Amino acid sequence: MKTLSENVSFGGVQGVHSHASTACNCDMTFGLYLPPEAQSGPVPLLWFLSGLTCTHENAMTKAGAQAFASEVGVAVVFPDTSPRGDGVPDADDFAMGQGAGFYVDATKGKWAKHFKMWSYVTDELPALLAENFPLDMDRQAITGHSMGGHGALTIAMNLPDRFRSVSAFAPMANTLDSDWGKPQLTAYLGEDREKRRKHDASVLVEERGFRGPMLIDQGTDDQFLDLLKPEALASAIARRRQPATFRMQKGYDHSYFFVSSFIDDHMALHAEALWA
Ligand SMILES: N[C@@H](CCC(=O)N[C@@H](CSC=O)C(=O)NCC(=O)O)C(=O)O
Repeated sequence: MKTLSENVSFGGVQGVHSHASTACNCDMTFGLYLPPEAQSGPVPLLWFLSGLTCTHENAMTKAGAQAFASEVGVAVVFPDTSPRGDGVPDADDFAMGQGAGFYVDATKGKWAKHFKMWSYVTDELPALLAENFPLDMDRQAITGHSMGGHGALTIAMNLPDRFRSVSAFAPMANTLDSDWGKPQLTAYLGEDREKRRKHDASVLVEERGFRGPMLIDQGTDDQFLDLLKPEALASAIARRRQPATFRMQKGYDHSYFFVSSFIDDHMALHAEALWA
């Protein structure tokens, strides 16, 4: 692992690190914020998964998570959203290829060699973090934006013992039946709808649910509302009677201005679960 940069932030340190990834068959870069408490012992960890076109940098610089993370003594990791590099396949559509890993392990065609973001985020990166940083991996929580909201919800519900709390900002909520999800996951995983069910947040909420706190924020003026399908997730929450807070935030769009407006609420939810 190589440290690319370190900046003091709210008394803690915002680092950027890179490493050779076995899962993705390329070098990967991630951001990790360590609060001041990390200087005296392991701290809990919050995952922030980002959306289409993002690198590790977007949420790290625009979500505004560090102030609250410092206050409550929680580390935040910002992984990249896909494998990258000259040898890694890409697509003209920004919703496919580099910047659009969808947090799945691709099994089909040219994508299969590198696009293993599920394994990267659930196995390889946690192991690397545990080995190299003062983190208490028994206390983890997860959040994300858009494609990253889809990742946060689907990973949390597929790994029910790992995360104490889950939240999402404008998540892609119904990847089985949306143009943000269906074409991409079909290319990555194949035509078999059954294989794609474990990557649909609404299906998972209805069939499995989540036993910890869940918070979803969605802007009413989001330019991608028809692709995100928040109504599918809200209906699934209601059908399962899943304890959750689902808020339609009047006037907000899909940008990081929306994310940073509500990040403190999400951080507070996760901090309470992580320090309980
Ligand atoms: N360039 C695209 C818009 C891409 C976009 O809005 N990406 C969002 C995530 S969308 C879902 O995953 C994002 O987070 N962008 C990075 C940022 O810093 O804002 C277009 O032209 O429509």
